[in-house]
Amino acid sequence: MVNRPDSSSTRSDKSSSSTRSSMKKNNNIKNTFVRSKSGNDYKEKNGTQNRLRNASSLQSISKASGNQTNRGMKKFKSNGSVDSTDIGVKSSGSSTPLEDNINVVVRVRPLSEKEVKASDDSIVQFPGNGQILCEGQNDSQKPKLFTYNVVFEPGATQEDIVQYCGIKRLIEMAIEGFSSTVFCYGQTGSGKTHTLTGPPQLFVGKKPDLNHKDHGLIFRSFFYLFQLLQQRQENTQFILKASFLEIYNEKVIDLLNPGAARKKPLAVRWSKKMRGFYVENLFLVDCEELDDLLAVLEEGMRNRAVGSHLMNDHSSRSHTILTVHITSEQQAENEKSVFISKQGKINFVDLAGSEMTKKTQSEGKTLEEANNINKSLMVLGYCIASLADSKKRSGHIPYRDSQLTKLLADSLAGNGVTLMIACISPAKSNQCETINTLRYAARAKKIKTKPLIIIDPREALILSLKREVNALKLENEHLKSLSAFHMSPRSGSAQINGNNDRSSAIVTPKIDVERLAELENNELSELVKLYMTENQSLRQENNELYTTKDILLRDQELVSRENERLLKKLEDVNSVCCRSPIIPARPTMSGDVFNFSTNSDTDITNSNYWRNPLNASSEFIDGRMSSAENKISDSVQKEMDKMRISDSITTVAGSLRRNKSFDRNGQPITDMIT
Ligand SMILES: Nc1ncnc2c1ncn2[C@@H]1O[C@H](COP(=O)(O)OP(=O)(O)OP(=O)(O)O)[C@@H](O)[C@H]1O
Repeated sequence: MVNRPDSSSTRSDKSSSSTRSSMKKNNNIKNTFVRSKSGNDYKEKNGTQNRLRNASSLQSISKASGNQTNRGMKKFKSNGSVDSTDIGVKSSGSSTPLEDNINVVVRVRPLSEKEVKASDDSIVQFPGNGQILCEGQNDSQKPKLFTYNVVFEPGATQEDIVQYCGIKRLIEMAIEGFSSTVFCYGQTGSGKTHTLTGPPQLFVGKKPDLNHKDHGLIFRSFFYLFQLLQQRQENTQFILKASFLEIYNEKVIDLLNPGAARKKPLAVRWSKKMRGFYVENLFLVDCEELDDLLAVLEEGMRNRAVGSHLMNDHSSRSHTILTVHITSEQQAENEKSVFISKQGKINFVDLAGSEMTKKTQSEGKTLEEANNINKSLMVLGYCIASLADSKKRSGHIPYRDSQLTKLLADSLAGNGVTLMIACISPAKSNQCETINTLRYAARAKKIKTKPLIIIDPREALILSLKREVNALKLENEHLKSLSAFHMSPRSGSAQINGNNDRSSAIVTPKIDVERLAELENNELSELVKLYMTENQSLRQENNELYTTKDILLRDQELVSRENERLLKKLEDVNSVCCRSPIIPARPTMSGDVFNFSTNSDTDITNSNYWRNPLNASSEFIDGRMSSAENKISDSVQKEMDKMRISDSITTVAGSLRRNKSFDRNGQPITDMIT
């Protein structure tokens, strides 16, 4: 009934048991389906029974599937995250988006009574591995083989579709913040509406049977969605809103508010901010309970345009898009006080069927509808063909040529995850359309999309600013400690204190970030401004600290140069003193001095060394050389040397001016100090 590629891999017991257990857990979810938004109130008490039935049908499918692969099944890990070995739709996460192909499955409807009566035989075969073999149109043509993610044979039930087509994965991704789309494509009467919603008769009458086996993918997806929300509600808050529209003769009509919209169709506009098309003034219904979503489905189904022609008594004459917007608010991983809100959505698109007007014998209104349907499907076909061609992909894609392609643009080539269900008839009389659909689907399978999570840009900005502020604060601390290290105690303290004063002057935003999600637009803007101001202030302060650091390094450089200069001067003075009988020779800072002082054989009182009674430098020299414990740091020592030497020189010069000096030979010295 269901065949997919990779038939060698079998469905794991682990995954089936985890799915069963997740279903068991959800027996406790709220089961009273009370119509709150539309006219027909009803209650359903045996929702539990319904879910148990789902569980048992899942088991029977796993047996029936035998050794077939389970690529269409979503698998939960124990932590509730999603196993990405699924149908090839990979969750990219917000940081590393991955490109992936659109997933395409094919559903073959059973031969209708009419076709059986007319001995209109089946022309398709199912070799397995997601393949479908279609007979050639005449004897000379070879059969054509196509491969897809999954092929559903005519015996597949509505429950099989929901289990294996990959919709569960799309729902999970929508909850995680991705934009997901499932659309049904195929000729008129091929089973698109049957697959998505079930027969329209299900929604007629006052008390729809919730347990009906024919309920389609949308109905079953809503149950699954609520199961997941129930599981995840502990640490995340969800807000659900739904809209339902149809595109009828290129006009967009709100199916939840059809009266007003029929008079004036809604406009499709481009949003610069979201970089996508949207429908202006579309009615969005808050859906707190499962029955609210079901009510939206019923209301829309009742209001959509349906007509009849030779090939389908209940033919959809419009394309419909039912969208469930899922906003989630979750605590940020590393920032417990911040809540991140993500906005995911899932679109269910039921396309009107392509039709050969000759075959359907459409005329008048039905003909006009058919022409519009075919035109918009043709544009969709162009878009798909261009997107599937790697050379044309970066060129112009004619999304703007129809309302349908404008609204599907994001799903086909944007940041979403897309699933296409191609519906075909097995009958020989539809062979041409069947091959067209299979080709169309094969082309769509080549399209790659890049799923991305959409986070509220303002909240993302606040989060990144907050992170930046923290990083700047750390940098600030580091710079301050560096400055303190480089500064001399006296000059440094003044500057550091100065900086501290500035820091304390910064007004940190006093906003309760836990309330972030509840804040109004202007409050959020205010918060962004405050963070930006703090950020700016920290940057400024850090720049100043960098400047201070540079100044300190330059000062240090100057001081060491000055020391060098002084040492040189000292040596010069020393050499002069050696020649003078009245000025004691000053030792240099070289090793010779130390050798001189420590050498016991050397007598410092020898006749060549004369102590000048006018200054105390000899004591200083002695003290300096003899007491290692009292040794002062070199820089301070040099500074003191400098002062003493200049004192000593001044004194000597004064004494020379007062008393005439004489050289060793008894000649007066007059030009010694100039
Ligand atoms: N898998 C199926 N099992 C049983 N009946 C089916 C199946 N698929 C389609 N049918 C029946 O075939 C008929 C046509 O199906 P449906 O209206 O869903 O086609 P459609 O592709 O939506 O057509 P249109 O494009 O004209 O709206 C309906 O009577 C429907 O109940």
